[in-house]
Formats: sequence, structure tokens, C-alpha cells
Amino acid sequence: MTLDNFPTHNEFRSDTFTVPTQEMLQSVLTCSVGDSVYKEDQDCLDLETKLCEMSGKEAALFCSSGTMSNQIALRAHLFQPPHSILCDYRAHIYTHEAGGLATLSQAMVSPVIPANKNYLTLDDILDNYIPDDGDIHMAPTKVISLENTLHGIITPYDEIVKISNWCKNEGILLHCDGARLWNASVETGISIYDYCKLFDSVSICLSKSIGAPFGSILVGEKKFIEKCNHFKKQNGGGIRQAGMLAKMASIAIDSNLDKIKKSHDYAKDFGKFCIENNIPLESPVDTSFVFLDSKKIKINPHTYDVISKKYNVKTMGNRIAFHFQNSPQSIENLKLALLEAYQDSLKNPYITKGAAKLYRSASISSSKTLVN
Ligand SMILES: Cc1ncc(COP(=O)(O)O)c(C=O)c1O
Ligand SMILES: C[C@H](O)[C@H](N)C(=O)O
Repeated sequence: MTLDNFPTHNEFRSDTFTVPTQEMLQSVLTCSVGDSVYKEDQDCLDLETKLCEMSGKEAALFCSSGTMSNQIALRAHLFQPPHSILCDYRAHIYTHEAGGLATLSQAMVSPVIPANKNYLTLDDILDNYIPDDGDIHMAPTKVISLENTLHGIITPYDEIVKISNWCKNEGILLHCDGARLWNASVETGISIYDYCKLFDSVSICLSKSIGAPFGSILVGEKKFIEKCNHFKKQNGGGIRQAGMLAKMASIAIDSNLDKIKKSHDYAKDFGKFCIENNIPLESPVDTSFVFLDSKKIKINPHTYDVISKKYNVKTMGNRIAFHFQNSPQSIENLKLALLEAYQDSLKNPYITKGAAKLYRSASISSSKTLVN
């Protein structure tokens, strides 16, 4: 498939829209079968073994989604409330997993705004964690969940080392929402193994920048993963003939990992374009996402939708997500679309007080502001 042939060549809403390649689809004809709830589907077992080897962790669990793998990991780390989880205020586990921490884990959350505005540091944690010191007013911090990358931003490895060492000393568990850990690894050259050794558990998505059609892998110690499997089944996550999905995911890792860098180049080039055209950005472009500054830009979401359709590009909210299936022509069209929408906003600023919906276009969500 050439880049223009992917149906997602003009897809900039999210890398969750990436589609399986022909190679992946062909593999379904020869994948293993077997009930993976009973651990009898060889391709699924092989995928889990592959991620154990890549991550250096004892065990791995093929999950139906990143939300599932994050939520069962955090539930398995937690025991008797009152307890709390500390994370970035933008963390997916807090903002986009439908309140799962409250329902599945009965956990309070300490959402922290990083002092540097981009990624959590140990100092941010020291200023915001809740010590387990017997104060009956509090819900002590039992787990810290980092997201890497978060909004495409890479947390520096040395900072994660400091946080990891502190957590070990404090007896606080450390989880990584690694939905785009592939991106951090490709950009920094630091291996998945070296990232995972700093965490008690890591959720790594297969269905995003790496381009598998489904799923996520959770890695950790054997007993922990066994408990996670219990919560996975409890919440309807048992996958019967998982082989075809696991096989495609395994091919995605083997074939697409080296294509991820291209999406970073696309995003960095687009970030430069925005700066050259005085379109304000919310954060640095470290990997595959460009975040427009939703506080400074006043693009009317409906106008943005209309203009995007005119240039045949799919956009959503103030995030622009690049992936290896985008085509250079569609990126040029995207530049024209954003420029026209931005210039319109300078003449017709869209003023509203509605809560900004980060990931949904006006046509999908209620008429909340996307870019206010
Ligand atoms: C950072 C992050 N974590 C977790 C998830 C959840 O993944 P899923 O959509 O597969 O539930 C997403 C969504 O893509 C995400 O962006
Ligand atoms: C936010 C949404 O759930 C998805 N994780 C995405 O990045 O598009």
C-alpha cells in the first residue's frame, strides 16, 4: 500500500484510526485458533511472550483496549480504600476512561498540573502526594501513574528514574500508561525494556501509533498479571479466539515500529508551519501530536469542520495527530485548512465559556467549545 492508498491518509483526529496493513489482514488466514481465556491460543501466547522479552517483565496480558489495561492494572495495585492515585491533570486514566478509577477502584485522584507545564517531575509529586501517615482525613497515595508520551510530550528518562527510585523508597507503586511508549522509545532511542524496568506495570497500546487493529498489552510481575487477568475477565475482557488479533499486533510491532519516526517528522514540520504562521501551540512537539493552544485560538469548531471537509482532511478539537499512514499531500491540505480556519477566527473570533472538548469535533459531541 502506498501512503495515498491508506484510507487514513487524511486522518488527523487520532492515531487510533490507523488501519491494518494487507500483511496483517493476510495473516488472519494462517493464525492460530484456540480459546485464549483458557490460554490455548498460541498466537496470543506468543504475543505475550514477545512483550515479556521486549519489556523484561515476568508476564504480559493481551487486553481489548488501553482503557481496560490501565484500569485493571490500577485496580490490581489497590486494595482497601481510602486510597488515591496521583497523575497528571491531563492523564487519560483521569480524563478519558469514564471515571473507571472511581467505579472499579473506588480511588480518589490527585490530578497534578506540572510546574513546567509539560511533564510531571519528582518535585511535583513531592508537593502533591498524600503520605500514608495515619491522618484519617486523607486518602493516601498508593499508586502514581505516569503517561509517556502524554499529549505527545516525552517525560525525560532521568526524571522517571528519580520518580521510580523515590516510589520504591516510599512503597508507592508506579504505573505507566504507555499508550504511545513506542513513540517515546523511537524518539529517544531508549528501549521499551529500559523504560519498563522503572515501573511496576506498563500498559502499551497496540491499536494506535503502531497500527494494530485492536488491543493493548499490560506487563508486570507474574502474580500481578494473574490478578489483572481476573479483573479483565470480571469486566468482560476475556477474548476467545484472540489469535487473529494477536497475530496482527505482532506483525504491527515487527513491521511498523520503524515507520513511527515519520509521524514525528510530519508533526515537527507541521509545528514549524504553525509557528511561522503565528498559530499558537499549547506545548512542544516532541513526537506525533501538535496541540494548538485552545486558550489563545478562537476558531469556530463548526467552521473548522466545514473547512476541513473542503480540504478533505479529518480534524478534531485542538489536537492534530500524525501517524505513519498519513500522506504528504494530505498534510499540505491540512496546512491550507488550518490556515484558512485560523485566518477566519481572527476576523470572527469564537467566544464561548463551554468546557473545551479536547478530542471530539462539534459534530460529534454537544456544542461545547473545541478551540475557544
Ligand atoms: C494516553 C492514552 N491512554 C489510554 C488510551 C486508551 O486506549 P483505548 O482507546 O484503546 O481504550 C488512550 C486512547 O487512545 C490514550 O490516548
Ligand atoms: C482520547 C481518546 O480516548 C484516544 N485515547 C485518542 O487519543 O484519540
